Amino acid sequence: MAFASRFRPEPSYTHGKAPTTAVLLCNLGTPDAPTAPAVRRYLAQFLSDQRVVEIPRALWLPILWGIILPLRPAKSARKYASIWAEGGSPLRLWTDKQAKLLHGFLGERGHAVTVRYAMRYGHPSIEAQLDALKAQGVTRILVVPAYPQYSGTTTASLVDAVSAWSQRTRNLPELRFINRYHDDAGYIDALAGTIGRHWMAHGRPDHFVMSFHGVPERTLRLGDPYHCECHKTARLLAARLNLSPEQYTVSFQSRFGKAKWLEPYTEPTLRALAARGVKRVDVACPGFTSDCLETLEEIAMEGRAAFLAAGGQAFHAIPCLNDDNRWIKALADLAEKHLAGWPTRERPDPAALAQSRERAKALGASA
Ligand SMILES: C=CC1=C(C)c2cc3[nH]c(cc4nc(cc5[nH]c(cc1n2)c(C)c5CCC(=O)O)C(CCC(=O)O)=C4C)c(C)c3C=C
Ligand SMILES: [Fe+2]
Ligand SMILES: [Fe+2]
Repeated sequence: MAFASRFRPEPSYTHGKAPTTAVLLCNLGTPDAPTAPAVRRYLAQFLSDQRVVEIPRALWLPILWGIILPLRPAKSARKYASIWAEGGSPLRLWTDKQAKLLHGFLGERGHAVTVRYAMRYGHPSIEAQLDALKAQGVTRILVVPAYPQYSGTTTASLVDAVSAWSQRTRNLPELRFINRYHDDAGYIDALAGTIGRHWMAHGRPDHFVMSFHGVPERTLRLGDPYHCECHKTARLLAARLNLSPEQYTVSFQSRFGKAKWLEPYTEPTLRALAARGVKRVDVACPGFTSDCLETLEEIAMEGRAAFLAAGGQAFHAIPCLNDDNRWIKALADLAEKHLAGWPTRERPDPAALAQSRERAKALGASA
């Protein structure tokens, strides 16, 4: 709430005639700038979410405000500065481009829908984007998470944010949510494509690591399906890449705090592989659909340094799906499936459709 009103609503991508159906692509969020104050605002919102940190408030809030928010932002801001792009945070730039391309792909198929993106924490916020869609006259909204694997910490938190908005909205649009697509054929196919292309160009590694964002181990015991869904994604992807179980490892990164998180942890895994004599390791992060701090800094910089320091010789961080053509197609297929029954083929204005085609072409989804 406190952060939303300072920013203009983002533009939306439409086909001219006011459409009534929208797709809202939602990602985690990112700071507005690679500075300590901006990172502090972002982390304050993120780490106050009870879906993310499941410690009783009375215990957690003094730690958050007394230790974490005074100390962590400066260190995190330096990491963000090391990956910041000309136009801003990579996570936001990729998510924006995905929304534009998804709009183009759906338009190609004759769907007159609006596509916007939103961030669960930071900007553009979910509530600001929902307000803007409503102001535009949208009456049906499909919420698509950027997370293929369901977790209470991410997917459910997104639903919480939408429902917080709906609780102060009188005339609600119809709402649909996608919970998961960790085993979706199009998603797996797109991952296999990006990794396969990397191997066509650079040869295969001695060992392949699939690193997913971690969550506290306790969430698994409490019934969060995330761990199982990561393993299913990895199994399907390994099969597509013709990897036998000894040729790959699934690991979990980005541990936060002192509690036990899902194991094995990525960095110790990389060091152990080097110690075992593995010369070249390739790391992919299939749970991240856009490159971000966790892939560009934690894996491609810190992970590489850890592997090489432990005696490894070559380290390849494979890019995330980002603007990959097959990935955008998979997103469009997924959206189309979940839009079924909503009348979206309302004959778009041909001039606006041509313009959106040009825009998709100019953006040049990578092959
Ligand atoms: C505190 C606990 C955290 C949980 C649980 C958690 C789950 C989780 N996160 C992602 C995806 C991303 N997380 C990112 C950054 C990030 N994550 C946490 C903490 C938890 N995440 C923190 C404190 C941070 C901020 C960075 C830092 O200060 O070190 C990002 C990157 C954002 C960016 O701007 O680039 C992503 C993406 C998933 C998918 C997930 C559970 C499944
Ligand atoms: Fe995270
Ligand atoms: Fe991290």
